[in-house]
Amino acid sequence: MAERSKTTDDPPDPPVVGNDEGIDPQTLEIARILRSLADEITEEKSMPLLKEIITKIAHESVHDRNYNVLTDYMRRFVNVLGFSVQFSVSKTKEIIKILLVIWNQQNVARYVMKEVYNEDIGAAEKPIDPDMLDKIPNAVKQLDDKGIKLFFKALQDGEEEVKNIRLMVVGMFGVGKTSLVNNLIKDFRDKNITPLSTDGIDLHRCQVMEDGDWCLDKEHRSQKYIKRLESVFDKMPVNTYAATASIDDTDSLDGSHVEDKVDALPTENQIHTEPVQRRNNVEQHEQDFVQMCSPLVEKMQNDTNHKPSKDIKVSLEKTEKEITVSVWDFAGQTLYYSTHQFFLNKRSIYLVLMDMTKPLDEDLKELDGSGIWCGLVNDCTYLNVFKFWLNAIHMCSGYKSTTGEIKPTVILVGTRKDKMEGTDKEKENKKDEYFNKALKSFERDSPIFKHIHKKTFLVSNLSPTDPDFVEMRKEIKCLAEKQEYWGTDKYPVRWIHMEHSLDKLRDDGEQLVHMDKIEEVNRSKKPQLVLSKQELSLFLELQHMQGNILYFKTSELEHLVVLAPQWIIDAFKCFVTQFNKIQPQVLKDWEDYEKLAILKPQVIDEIMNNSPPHIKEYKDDVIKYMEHLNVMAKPKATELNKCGHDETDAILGNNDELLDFHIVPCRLKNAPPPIETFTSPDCKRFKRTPVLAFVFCEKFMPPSFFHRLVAVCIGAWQIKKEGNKDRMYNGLAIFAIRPTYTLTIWYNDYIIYARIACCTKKLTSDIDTNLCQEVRHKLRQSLQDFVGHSVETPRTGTAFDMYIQCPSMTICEHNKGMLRVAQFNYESELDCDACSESHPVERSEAMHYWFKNELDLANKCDSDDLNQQAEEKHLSKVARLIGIKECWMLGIELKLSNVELNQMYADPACMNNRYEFVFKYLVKWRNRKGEKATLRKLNRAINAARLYSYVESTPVF
Ligand SMILES: Nc1nc2c(ncn2[C@@H]2O[C@H](COP(=O)(O)OP(=O)(O)OP(=O)(O)O)[C@@H](O)[C@H]2O)c(=O)[nH]1
Repeated sequence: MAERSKTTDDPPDPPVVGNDEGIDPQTLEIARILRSLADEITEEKSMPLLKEIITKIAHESVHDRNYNVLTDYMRRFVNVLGFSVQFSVSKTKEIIKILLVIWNQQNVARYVMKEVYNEDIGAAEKPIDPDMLDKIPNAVKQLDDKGIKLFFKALQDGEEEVKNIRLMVVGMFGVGKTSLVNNLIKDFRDKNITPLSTDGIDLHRCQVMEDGDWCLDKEHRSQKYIKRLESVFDKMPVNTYAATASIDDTDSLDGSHVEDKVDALPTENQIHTEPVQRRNNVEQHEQDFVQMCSPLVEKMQNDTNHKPSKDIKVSLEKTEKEITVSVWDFAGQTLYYSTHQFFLNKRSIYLVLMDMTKPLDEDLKELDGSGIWCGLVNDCTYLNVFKFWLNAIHMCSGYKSTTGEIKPTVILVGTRKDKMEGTDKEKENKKDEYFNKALKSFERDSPIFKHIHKKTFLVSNLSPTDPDFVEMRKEIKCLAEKQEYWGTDKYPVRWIHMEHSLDKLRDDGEQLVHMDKIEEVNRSKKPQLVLSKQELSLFLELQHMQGNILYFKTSELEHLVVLAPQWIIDAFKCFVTQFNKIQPQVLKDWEDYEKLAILKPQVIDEIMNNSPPHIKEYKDDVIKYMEHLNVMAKPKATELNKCGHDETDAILGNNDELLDFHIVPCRLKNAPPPIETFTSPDCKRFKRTPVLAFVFCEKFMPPSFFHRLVAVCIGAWQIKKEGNKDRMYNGLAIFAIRPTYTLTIWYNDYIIYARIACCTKKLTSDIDTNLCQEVRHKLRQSLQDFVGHSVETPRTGTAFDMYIQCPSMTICEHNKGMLRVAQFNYESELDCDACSESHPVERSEAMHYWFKNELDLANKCDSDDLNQQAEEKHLSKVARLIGIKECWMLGIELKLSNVELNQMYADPACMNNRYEFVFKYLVKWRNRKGEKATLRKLNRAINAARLYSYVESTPVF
């Protein structure tokens, strides 16, 4: 078998590779374990899924070595199979180790796949040419190498730029969002629509006309596709029909196949971004493509001609080529805040609206009495709402994204100009003062400022013809044009067909469709246009990333595609909207839902009966999506004493049946009674861990993160009862993770806390540290997943930091006595300044329960002889071993600034090569520190960075 060819981008030494010839006992043992698992595992879906995970990791081990894939599949294993009925804690650990060996040792990967699964995974493929990577949009770069290659293949049939403005309109309810949207969109303005309160999110797709106005897109759609196809034909070379070369996919992909006849080709009409040397190769495809598309264009033109389309044609001529706007009008009501985060992203322009007649320090009045404003249990001012939105935008805008650069995307808009006193000039000044005062509430060096566009607006929505709205549309377009994605996102024209088909399905009223249907549509096309299964999947993934559809690649949901994002919002809306007409027989259960967030099947039925047909019809899928998004979860059923499991081998509840109802955490309204009784159980009666705290950066955490975490815990452990009542409150939840063990999680502002307590009479017994590790892993992983949902390229390690509260504090106080866990890697004790007398806290005291492995690593690091200066070979070793999730954190732990790291990352050599990136900043660190750049320091920083990864780390040196 040919080994992967070495390129200059490869690390100097390959990763640990075992001996290909002899089969060592470890490999044989792994194969044996995997074979025996196949016999042991009886649950229908577990084995195929495990096989899929192993296969994927083995393939990656031998071929692309994309660390993302490893981490994703490891996560999938831990989340879906790990610690489940079939996989006890010890088995889970064993399999995790096996997966790591398969990843690290290509010979093991090959052997296991051949012997256990009868599959020859062969030799490595050629890596992608790094030059080609410059030419693809960021979203595609996040795919694995196979995905990128497929994307290139598809691009060869022609490419087009996508220019879409995602406009998010946010602010308090009643501030004037819907009125403003109506004033921006011609169709609504002409019809003089009176806004109804937005329930969820309203989404309108528009076209930008040449005069800058926005028209609803629907009627232009078929015209749009003709234009898009035509524009590609326009760009094709004159001699396209004189094509000679045939296509060799592999060669043309990596750019190594350079034709020497390129000079003969006309350059004027070339598809302008395509590398010249590929022209001959693609001509045949273009020819086929023209032939394939012509009938389609003809048909569409005929279709359009038969429509009463005179107006459409006229207006189409006026549209500015290819620019579309999707306008998202967000509801201002309390509970919707918990889902809005799913839809905010970096590729958006935001209008943040504030009512100029409401002073910033005025308290909001609860109109619907349902829930909590912005996560603040008691008072909430207009300023809090303003800060909430800017923080939410900041968090969801990929501020930790690869380039790290924040470009202004937020336009501040004051409404109710007509209700303000004074001349226009005075009103303008007041608006400026208002926003300046609001912005001053952020800290001096807050990154939030970078999001704010310098031009702000003051409008009266009652005057739709005011020039302000024309100006605002212009400004929005200008801002969009300055974004890095603008005009660079290129998509294969071939996919236009599929996009068209999706739009057609959507126009036919399909909002949620089964994969079968999409595959059927795909198959019904001319053979040359049919996308392969992988290509179709990739196409859907990218459509998802663009926010056009929702496509979750989980075993539960990958057979479904949400064509209209509004569908998911409508679905969520059903569970948070008040209904007035409830059937008498459901009234009591309804009360449980209202008061305790308990969602019984009959309440679901009632909700569905009150829901629009497009939701009601898909009841089961609605539930699946809500579960997937952690909006709701089914609690565990088994009584504590019926668990029947060895305490040392299973966290209580892993083998339980689920109850037949859900809890919807974001609906929990009751504040906990004196919180200390739960957060700080009496030390005399309970053994308790110190409090573990997840502290979010920039002092902001959307409350939905906590609600979703509660949903994850509900699915994992039994809810603790008090009599027959669940100990679930707004902002605090308690779980019985084992007989006598409770886990309490709660939050305040931007910090989530967790504490395990054990009620035992045995003086000698201590809290099980393995249990603490497992709980911590679950909490941390879930939070990282939530952050990942909303951030384009998450550097999840830095979205929050982990702290331990001073173990001597009898009563837990918010944000007091916080000791940064990573810091214990450098110091054996830290100072607590929260207790009445300042005192040191020892590393072991702080880390013993929650961070056992990390404690051992830190102690080992202190004791080993690691004083020698780090040499190049050491740096190279670290660069090779450090994973994607830890690499940024390592830089930060070595005290390199974010700016420096971003600069180094921006270097093309580093952007797609983690090894180069890490090696480069390690060299910089060593040059800066000189003799002080010791192996000990490096090891400590690695340990600190690895706190955020979920695979237990082992010493590097
Ligand atoms: N006088 C005045 N009234 C306005 C202005 N903007 C909106 N309104 C009125 O305020 C009310 C609420 O406006 P909407 O546009 O529905 O507000 P919203 O922010 O979309 O509200 P939700 O959808 O509930 O979040 C309507 O009666 C509007 O006519 C304005 O600039 N001046």
